[in-house]
Amino acid sequence: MKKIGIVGATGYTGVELLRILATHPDVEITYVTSRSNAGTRVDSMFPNLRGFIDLEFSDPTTDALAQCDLVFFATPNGVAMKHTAELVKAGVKVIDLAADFRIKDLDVWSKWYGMTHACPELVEQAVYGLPEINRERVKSANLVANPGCYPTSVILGLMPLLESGLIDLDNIIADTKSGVSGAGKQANVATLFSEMGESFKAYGVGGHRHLPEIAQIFSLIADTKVDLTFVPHLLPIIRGIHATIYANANNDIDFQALYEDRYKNEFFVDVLPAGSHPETRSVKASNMCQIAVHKNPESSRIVVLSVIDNLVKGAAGQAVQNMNLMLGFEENIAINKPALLP
Ligand SMILES: NC(=O)C1=CN([C@@H]2O[C@H](COP(=O)(O)OP(=O)(O)OC[C@H]3O[C@@H](n4cnc5c(N)ncnc54)[C@H](OP(=O)(O)O)[C@@H]3O)[C@@H](O)[C@H]2O)C=CC1
Ligand SMILES: CC(=O)N[C@@H](CCC(=O)OP(=O)(O)O)C(=O)O
Repeated sequence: MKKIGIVGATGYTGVELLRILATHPDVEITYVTSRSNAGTRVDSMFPNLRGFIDLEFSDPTTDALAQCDLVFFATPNGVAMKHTAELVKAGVKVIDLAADFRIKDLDVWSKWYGMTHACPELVEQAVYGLPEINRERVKSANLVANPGCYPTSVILGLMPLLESGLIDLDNIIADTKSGVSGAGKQANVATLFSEMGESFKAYGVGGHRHLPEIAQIFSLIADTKVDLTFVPHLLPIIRGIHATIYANANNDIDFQALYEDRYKNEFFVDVLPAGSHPETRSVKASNMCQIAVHKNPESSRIVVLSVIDNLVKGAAGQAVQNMNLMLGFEENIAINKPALLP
């Protein structure tokens, strides 16, 4: 059994890691942290985990984390970068669910995250943990930067078109909507039920930190700069991201076949039949990304619809997918589950 530590195990993504890993047959969660709940039993705070996790939350210390085989950081941006160098040196594998290691250009990172990087030497060697593009690199990685939730939905949604070179690169639009759990568990007036329920709004139109993350991957795939308009919206639901992506085709082929072929060997990307309209509820609590591609033969416009659960394929589920690859397990262990309805 591999020993697993989770830093930030009381947050939304941390507790989702606990839920998923509780039934993983090849790992044992040995150390879970929360500074504000140190000494509290996991199952007294999260009764859904009674009988599954027999641990107390601890204050995070690097010494205790160094006893693990793999550590997840489910913490705010800027936390993992302070511990990772020591852990990697001690032979511990690290997966950061935040953005400390996602962006290779440190000036760009500092501009969007408002910090100076504490561990710049490890940024280059960190592998961007989207297995659908980096599977082999993830397998041998010591440090994985788990992708952002919006980037996961948008990159998987557009990747077949970018790889094929069949779209114009100067007018792509990603119109994305997220459930409120994407904002995390900390108190915030804007995410109160009475503030965001029965309402719908865009935010970050002038700039959102996921834009440089998506742009970095798009440029790598297309091998040139890609001009993307990215507009996130806050949906009055708890879980789920729906991305509607618009691009102009410069050629007419069978786009449905292109998508089906690109993802035919991908366990966690499901290309729906032509004409489908994926729903966030069809991927709730599952690690699946469901995609539908729409192309009217009268128009050059392609519309791709992509849905994920922000806490699963957008965070904890994808992190476990990466963990499975890094530790040499079957990629879909513990995350091979259908969605929860209704
Ligand atoms: N929510 C989502 O849908 C997604 C989130 N992410 C990213 O994952 C990370 C976690 O997100 P989420 O679970 O929503 O966050 P939450 O705010 O819900 O939880 C944060 C957790 O981190 C702990 N924490 C906070 N500050 C520190 C610190 N300085 N040192 C150690 N532990 C700390 C908190 O516990 P305590 O303060 O008690 O120590 C808590 O357990 C973030 O970087 C987020 O951007 C990525 C994709 C999707
Ligand atoms: C609805 C909502 O507020 N979503 C968050 C993004 C989710 C997230 O946690 O960002 P990372 O994936 O980069 O860690 C936001 O827009 O800031």
